[in-house]
Amino acid sequence: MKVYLDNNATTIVDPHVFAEMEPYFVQRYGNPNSLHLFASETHPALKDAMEKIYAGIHAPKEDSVVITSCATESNNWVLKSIYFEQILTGKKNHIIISEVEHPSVIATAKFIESMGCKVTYLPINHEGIIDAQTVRDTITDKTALVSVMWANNETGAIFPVEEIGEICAEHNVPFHTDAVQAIGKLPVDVQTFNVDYLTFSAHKFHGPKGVGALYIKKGKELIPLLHGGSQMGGYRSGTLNVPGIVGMGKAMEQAVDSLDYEMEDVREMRDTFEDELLKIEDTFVVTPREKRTPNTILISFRGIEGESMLWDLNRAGIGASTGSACASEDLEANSVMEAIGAAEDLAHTAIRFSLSRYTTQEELDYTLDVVRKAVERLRGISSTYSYAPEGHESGLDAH
Ligand SMILES: Cc1ncc(COP(=O)(O)O)c(CN[C@@H](CS)C(=O)O)c1O
Repeated sequence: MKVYLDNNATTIVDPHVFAEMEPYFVQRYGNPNSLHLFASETHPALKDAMEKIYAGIHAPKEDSVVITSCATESNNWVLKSIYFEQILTGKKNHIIISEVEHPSVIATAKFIESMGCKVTYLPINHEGIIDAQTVRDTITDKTALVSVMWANNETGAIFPVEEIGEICAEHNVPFHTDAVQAIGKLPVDVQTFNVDYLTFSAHKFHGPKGVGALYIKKGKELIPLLHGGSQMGGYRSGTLNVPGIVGMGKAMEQAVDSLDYEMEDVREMRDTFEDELLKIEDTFVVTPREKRTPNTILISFRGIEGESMLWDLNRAGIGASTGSACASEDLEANSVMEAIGAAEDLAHTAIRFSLSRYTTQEELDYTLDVVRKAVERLRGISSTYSYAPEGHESGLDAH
């Protein structure tokens, strides 16, 4: 049996999405910017897809949604544009991000930090969540940008973007949120709170890899990251990825249509699965489930290296992760577990299960059986593990 439980890393392309994309690979394959019928026959689909994408985040027509290659590009673009326009010119000298942003934000922040920008890395609290007050405490009249993700990819923790948006508006500081883990899991409406830039990526909500986007509020224009053929109104050069945009549009439409299922049925499956996992001795989940996206569990099995657990899961045909896919190669502790101050023997034991609307109860039942056997096997061969009752020095409440 093969079970895919790593949907925060990437998702299967929805069959309806693939069907909508296929003609733009093999029939209507023209370059939209050419001046002939092979180009013009792609335009209706592009227009329709953009309308679906705008509708999916409730973006008004006067605002911009620029197609990029991925969320990593979108995140780089925001921070580097702000750097060129605000920091390099000396108008401002500071940006604020959270310490658990995706590497595409953190690494870019560190890059511009090396170029002279001051960066505040907001800490997360014991529940793995950003306290909006920390934004208010650190924002100044020299702050050029606040960038805080909507939901964390490792824990699923939902951050207070509405409150942070208000603080940014009070101080007239642009606010960017990386909404990659929110689209398709939470209602996203850029008109219900103050947000100037919003990042998303199609392959996180059953669209194709290689296509992302950046929402840009009118009046908050950025300088281009990529110059060239002046596509996207000069905002982002490069031949349009027609099948990718068509796919993202259909995926966005499907994500909105499936949101109730995601927030109710997927959540219920996740909660039941998590309840069963927490019946295993010495297991810990950081963020309370009501403060998480409906599909994510980051659970620690004390005394078991995350990679060892992944190996047992993989042998049984189950795909999960120890945290974000980007960090999977190194044997470092889970960054979020470290950030909340989890003891060493916990920080290396986290496993991320992330469900989707395609996950079945049968798959979760099978996974639970495999996890129970893996825990017994791995703790049985451990030379250090011994069960710690309530109040273990990890500081997390044992279950
Ligand atoms: C919050 C957030 N922001 C940006 C990205 C990058 O998306 P791309 O379209 O692949 O560039 C991701 C992708 N997170 C994957 C791969 S590292 C994970 O396993 O958690 C993300 O979760």
